[in-house]
Amino acid sequence: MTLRIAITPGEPAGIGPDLLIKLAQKAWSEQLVAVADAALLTQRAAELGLSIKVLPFDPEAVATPAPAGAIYCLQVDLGAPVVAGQLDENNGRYVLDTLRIASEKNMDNTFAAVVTGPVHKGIINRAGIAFSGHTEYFALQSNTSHVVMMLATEGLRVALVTTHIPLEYVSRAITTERLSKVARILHQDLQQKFGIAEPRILVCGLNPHAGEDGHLGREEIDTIRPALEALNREGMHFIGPLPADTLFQAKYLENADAVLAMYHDQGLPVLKYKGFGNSVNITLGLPFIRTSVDHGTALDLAGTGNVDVGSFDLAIREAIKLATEKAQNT
Ligand SMILES: NC(=O)C1=CN([C@@H]2O[C@H](COP(=O)(O)OP(=O)(O)OC[C@H]3O[C@@H](n4cnc5c(N)ncnc54)[C@H](O)[C@@H]3O)[C@@H](O)[C@H]2O)C=CC1
Ligand SMILES: NCC(=O)COP(=O)(O)O
Repeated sequence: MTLRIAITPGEPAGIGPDLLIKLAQKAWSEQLVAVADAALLTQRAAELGLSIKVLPFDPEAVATPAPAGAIYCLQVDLGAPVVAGQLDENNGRYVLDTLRIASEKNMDNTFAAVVTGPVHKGIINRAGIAFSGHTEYFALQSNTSHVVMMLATEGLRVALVTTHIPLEYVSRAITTERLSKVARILHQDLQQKFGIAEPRILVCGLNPHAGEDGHLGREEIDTIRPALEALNREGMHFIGPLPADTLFQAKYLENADAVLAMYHDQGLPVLKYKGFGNSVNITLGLPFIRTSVDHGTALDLAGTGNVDVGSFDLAIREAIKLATEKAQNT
């Protein structure tokens, strides 16, 4: 059976459309459907000197992969004409519409997964719409109280306890409840989605040197250690809290399936240093499969053709893999 995969190219002035057009130059085994404005795709393809045939998506038709050089499109109208590299708040609503439609059509099973291109969080907020990221948006859309952001590259998976919040709120956000829920989702998805029978998960402390016995902060003693001990009493295998500055070395990572970091810039710079352009962002705990790129909108490169498709390619392949396994198990 051919799977249908929704693709949201993200910010129209960014590199998302370019990457999708480049990736559509080859044939895919599944039906990729851009949830986007068709005119944007043809315009950007012309700017890149590439040809793209945009085929209207018909949910009633038998799912068929597009040939090389073509892509199916579920039409969403832009709010304003697009100039590559130039943000326009009049397209903030358009970006959100593509995400809303993609999530609705994943929840009603029209699609087997969604792969998202990069959005610009700032311009969506400037358009008057509060938005902190796809992860939080899809959680809200699907009425899911807790989801987990995990990025993966060859040899390293990093999941986050907190995502897109200002650093000054991080400590208060790390409660026993949140940490336990995030840890359980991570543990469960490593088992169910990644086939790891008994996941070993390294957990970062929050403070320098994991608090140095309370002399450099008490979150490890008051919250993190008790939460991990309770989970381990149930038979899970969380190791920590460990000092984040020394945790990321081969002798620890070789025996671990994932690292759980307390906040965005504690874990992701390490992951991206190891595998930028070759990593995938996967949202765990959602009722549907969602993968994404490891990079942002790269406005400086939009329309130039000088872009690395590696992460978008990987995100699509990972979504297909997860969706195939899900279809086989249901
Ligand atoms: N999945 C998503 O929606 C993400 C969105 N963002 C958003 O992107 C915007 C810009 O963020 P930045 O921190 O500037 O990160 P960025 O990833 O857009 O750019 C950082 C640097 O990497 C380069 N770069 C990024 N992707 C590339 C690619 N595929 N090929 C070649 N070079 C590439 C850029 O040219 C730039 O020099 C922000 O609004 C941020 O919120 C950032 C990360 C993920
Ligand atoms: N650094 C990851 C990022 O900003 C992407 O987040 P999301 O939009 O996938 O929630």
